[in-house]
Amino acid sequence: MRDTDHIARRFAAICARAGVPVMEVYARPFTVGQKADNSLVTEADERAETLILEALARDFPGVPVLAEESFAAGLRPLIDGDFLLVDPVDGTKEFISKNGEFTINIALVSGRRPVAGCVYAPALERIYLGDREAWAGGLKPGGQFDLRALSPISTRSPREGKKVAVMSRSHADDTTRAFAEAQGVTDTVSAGSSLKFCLLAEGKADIYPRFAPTREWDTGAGHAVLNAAGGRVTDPDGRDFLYGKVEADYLNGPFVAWAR
Ligand SMILES: Nc1ncnc2c1ncn2[C@@H]1O[C@H](COP(=O)(O)O)[C@@H](OP(=O)(O)O)[C@H]1O
Ligand SMILES: [Mg+2]
Repeated sequence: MRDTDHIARRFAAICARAGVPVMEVYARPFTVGQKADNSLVTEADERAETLILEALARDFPGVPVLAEESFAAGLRPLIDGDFLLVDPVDGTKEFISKNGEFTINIALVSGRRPVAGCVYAPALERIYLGDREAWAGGLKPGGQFDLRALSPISTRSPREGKKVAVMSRSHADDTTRAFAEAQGVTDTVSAGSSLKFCLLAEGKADIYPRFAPTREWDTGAGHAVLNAAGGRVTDPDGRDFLYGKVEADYLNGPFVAWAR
């Protein structure tokens, strides 16, 4: 697991397959459930997670997996080194409101840092991946993953006097807005789910401050894509943003994603 070359491509092939049950549920009436922490869940989250876990067990035998719905069901993997993060549907609110901005996320954490990740938006038919390099492009749910259909992506340098922040559609609060203002942000764009990291990774925005809570599976894949594209993620004081926070039940603190 040391060599992170091509791991994101294997995640991408799995994400493309997981897009099939997700879009099957998206296209028809579905019921919305509420989990113990009040967050929402649909049949799509559960079916996609089952498919992803089976595929990861085949491709990465023996590597522990921290996955959103299994965690909600009380399953806690024994983490002692490298591990995988799975969010089968990030942006469940976006899924329910049918704006298409939800993603399937898989990441590998090594040395407490995300070293490979894939973010797939099946409704937008767009995929992002990153390990040593970052790539993005079109991919239909169930389609054959082919890197030749993708393009390399990289972050941009902030332009003088024009800094664009990405804000959560459903979780932008006063603290986040004040931080953005202090950073000289002049414009904001919103996006659901881990697509916020991807907007930075493909050079469409400069900063993504996030003070509202997330868990590690929400951020690992997008963080890996952003790192590979030339960006980074820190806490608001500029310190490292690390994974494997067992004692915090994998809850992330506030963070800032930077394009450069
Ligand atoms: N109180 C809370 N604790 C932990 N994570 C939370 C949370 N409220 C929202 N989130 C996370 O924020 C994500 C949505 O972020 P955004 O609104 O920026 O798209 C959700 O992803 P899921 O949709 O996978 O549940 C959820 O995991
Ligand atoms: Mg989720």
